[in-house]
Amino acid sequence: MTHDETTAGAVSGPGGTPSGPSPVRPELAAEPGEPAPLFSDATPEPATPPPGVPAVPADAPFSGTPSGTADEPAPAAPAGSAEPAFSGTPTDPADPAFVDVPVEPAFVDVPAGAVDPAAALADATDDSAAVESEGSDERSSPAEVTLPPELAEAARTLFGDRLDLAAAYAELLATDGVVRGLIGPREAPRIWERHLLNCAAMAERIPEGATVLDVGSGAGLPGLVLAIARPDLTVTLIEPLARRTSFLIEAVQHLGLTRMVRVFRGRADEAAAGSRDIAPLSGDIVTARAVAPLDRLAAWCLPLVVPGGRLVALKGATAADEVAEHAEAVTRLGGGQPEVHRCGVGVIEPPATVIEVVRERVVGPVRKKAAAKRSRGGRRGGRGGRDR
Ligand SMILES: C[S@@+](CC[C@H](N)C(=O)[O-])C[C@H]1O[C@@H](n2cnc3c(N)ncnc32)[C@H](O)[C@@H]1O
Repeated sequence: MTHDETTAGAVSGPGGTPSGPSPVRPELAAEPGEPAPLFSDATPEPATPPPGVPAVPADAPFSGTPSGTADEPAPAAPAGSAEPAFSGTPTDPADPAFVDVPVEPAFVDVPAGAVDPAAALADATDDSAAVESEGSDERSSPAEVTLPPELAEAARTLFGDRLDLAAAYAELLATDGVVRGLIGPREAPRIWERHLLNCAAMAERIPEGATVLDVGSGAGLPGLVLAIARPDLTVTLIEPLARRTSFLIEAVQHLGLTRMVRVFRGRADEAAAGSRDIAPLSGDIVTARAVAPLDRLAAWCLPLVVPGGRLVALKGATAADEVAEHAEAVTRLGGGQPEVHRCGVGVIEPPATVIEVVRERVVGPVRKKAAAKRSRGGRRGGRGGRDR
């Protein structure tokens, strides 16, 4: 992965929670000295969508126009000023969460130290499905992303009548995504095989109408693919790195998915914690691919899952080993016994492997005072976490 600026606390796109999830309703304000949340200007959707991309319905609530470049940091907010927390101009001024997705993100406020890029990248384990991001000038020819004939049937099965949309995203990844260093040029010819079909296969593990949070989306994998394959889902892409969220916001706009997909710029723990400005996020299903080993992933993602909901992590061949190694940690974090499932059996070869963890209990952080007391022998037999 290439270097990126990092930020925290930006969301763009729609809210909406079809099956009882928590809507995001950030309000405008910023703590003095805290990273300023972000916004960008919004203007109407382009009148003519690109070829293969469905027109955005007239009632689509979000739209936008670029007001900056991908790498252009947003102006820092004056300390203590009230700053909006989302990209876009709210459609309903009373509800700043529901805002337009800009064609280009603009106000990327980059508070030093909000997220340590080195740490974020170190956190990103590179399993067999990981996309390499290597800043590069190489452009892929769209021909390279043409759906290989031998995968056409699988693609039709997984994307159905949204296949054109998937093709538009594949092309975006292979062109803009490569140019902007979000995906390695060597990935372009295998975008369908390694990325789109694998991610789309996960959809069979997600119930109808679910609210999905995708942690560490990178260039949109698997969250954007799921949104393409499953128009019934409401998807939030959670990603801390500014260049990636810029790409994501543009991709959502380009693909006409602004009604069902939004982008949260920040880390998983920031999304789960919320702030004075942004309500904590939660979803029925939390997805992740190539973000972290299972124990760390569970620590980041389970707090985002509604009780009874699931973490669904796309993993490689080491899934069973990861379960064996981390099952205990996962249960300590409030998860059930992790299970390995294969997706896309009989459709893609090999099938995709996911680890699923049900959030069985809500486990809070260890309280510092109590922990200190225990370490002085003040209390015996205490648990590492408390249930709320
Ligand atoms: C190897 S990339 C994988 C991207 C994408 N999921 C894919 O499969 O192509 C890992 C991503 O996780 C993000 N990430 C790392 N730590 C994170 C955290 N604590 N919360 C949310 N995202 C994180 C990184 O910024 C990076 O985009």
